[in-house]
Amino acid sequence: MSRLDARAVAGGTSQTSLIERAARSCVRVIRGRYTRRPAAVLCGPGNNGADGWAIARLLRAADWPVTVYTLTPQKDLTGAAGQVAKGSGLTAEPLRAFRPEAAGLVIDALFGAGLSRPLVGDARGALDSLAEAAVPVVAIDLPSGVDGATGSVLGTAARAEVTVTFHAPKPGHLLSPGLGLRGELVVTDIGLPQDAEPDAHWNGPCLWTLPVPERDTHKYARGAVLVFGGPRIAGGAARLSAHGAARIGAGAVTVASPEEALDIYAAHLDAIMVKPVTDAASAKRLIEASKAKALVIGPGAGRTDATRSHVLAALETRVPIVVDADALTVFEDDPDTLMQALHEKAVLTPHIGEFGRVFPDIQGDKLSMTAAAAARAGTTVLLKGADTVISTPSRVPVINTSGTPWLATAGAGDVLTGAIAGLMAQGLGAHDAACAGAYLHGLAGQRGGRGVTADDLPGLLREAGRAVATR
Ligand SMILES: NC(=O)C1=CN([C@@H]2O[C@H](COP(=O)(O)OP(=O)(O)OC[C@H]3O[C@@H](n4cnc5c(N)ncnc54)[C@H](O)[C@@H]3O)[C@@H](O)[C@H]2O)[C@@H](O)CC1
Ligand SMILES: [K+]
Repeated sequence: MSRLDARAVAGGTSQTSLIERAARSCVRVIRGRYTRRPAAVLCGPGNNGADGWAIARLLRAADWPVTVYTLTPQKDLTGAAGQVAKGSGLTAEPLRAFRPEAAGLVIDALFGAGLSRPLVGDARGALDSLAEAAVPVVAIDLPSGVDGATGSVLGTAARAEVTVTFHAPKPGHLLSPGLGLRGELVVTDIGLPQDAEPDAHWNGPCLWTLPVPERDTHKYARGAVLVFGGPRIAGGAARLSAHGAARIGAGAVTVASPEEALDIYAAHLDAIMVKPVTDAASAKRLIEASKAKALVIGPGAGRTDATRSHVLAALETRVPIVVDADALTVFEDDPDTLMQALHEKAVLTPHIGEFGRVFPDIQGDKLSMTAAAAARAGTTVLLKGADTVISTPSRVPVINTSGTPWLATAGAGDVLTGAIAGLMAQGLGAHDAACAGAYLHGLAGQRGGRGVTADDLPGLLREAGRAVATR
């Protein structure tokens, strides 16, 4: 945003006219959603505060009762905030005097993109009391206290009902905890130039295309997937992956089962084939015999030597693969071996616990952590959560927020793993398959809603795919 801002200003647009446009767009959103009521506008010392002053002026002109509360004494304001405050004809109260109960609506314009350190003092006090209150909050650009680059909270932040941001969503709107604090996100156009190289993409169907089979195809050409299954007692996870792969359009899905569990898998599966696997050599033979174009290993696999040797055997074939769950955890004591075996057609799908086991030294915010992991693995890493991040070396990282809290249910991740493999089997590259799989999986969860279970997800995935596909 600072790049675009500078380019706009160099192109002859003044900072104050950008502020005026931003404020007008905020007031349009506010008046479209709330009836006239006493509004408290909390203003900070920078351009976020300048937006606040301009919004206060416009609301007052529309006959709203408005009180401005300023962190910096009005006479000490400098820069755009000083200029806009002066031009507003309004007189502010000190932020210390702010009581949320007295307002019908609070406009949070304390800090936006310029937040650079944790909130303390009056700003912290005001936001803490706001966070406790029941009054609706409209955040300008970001809920103050949320770091726009990472979504983390510096000190404190109050949950907004609506956040109005300018030009494009920022990572802080899409990554937790910012994701949960920003409420409804409204992005308004204030006439800034487009940026060719954003820091991240927000996942959606404009980033990838779902594969469509040829008219004269056959089941193996539609994509064969081989899912490594675990022991008798843990077979559900691999079956969920297998259904996920099939319901996202793979033509032939096989579960590789340990001998002792063959009968259980066979009794539970109809459209999915079941074949025995014993050691690493038999795993390789089965990958070839099943004509697999993508592999799944990890869900319910068991933290065993067999899992470890199957992972390494599978990676040696260089068939596209999703490595998940136990297939990651078995390398906890020796992540280097996994890193060396990985190739660029692999996707790792850890949750944060599994991530810590294979990348124990990588810390920080979710975007940087995932990028560092992808660089080390030399391939796509998908770090799960309400704010899934997908990172691939030399690709712009992608943040996925499709989904619902109802997706936090046992086995949902196994279906995602299968879905990604199903898309790779149909020809998508690792990065696109991870993005499309995560998006459709989230959409499937949304369609399921309250009480959705992992068993429901493959069917819902099919509906989600049909809704997104063009043919
Ligand atoms: N980038 C753009 O193109 C546009 C930006 N606009 C607004 O400008 C905002 C960014 O403005 P600024 O860069 O001035 O940044 P902010 O207004 O977010 O804050 C910067 C000011 O806050 C101080 N500060 C930072 N952290 C603090 C803390 N913890 N405690 C106390 N003081 C702290 C800084 O020293 C600086 O004075 C955006 O969020 C947006 O609201 C809009 O006016 C429209 C156009
Ligand atoms: K703000």
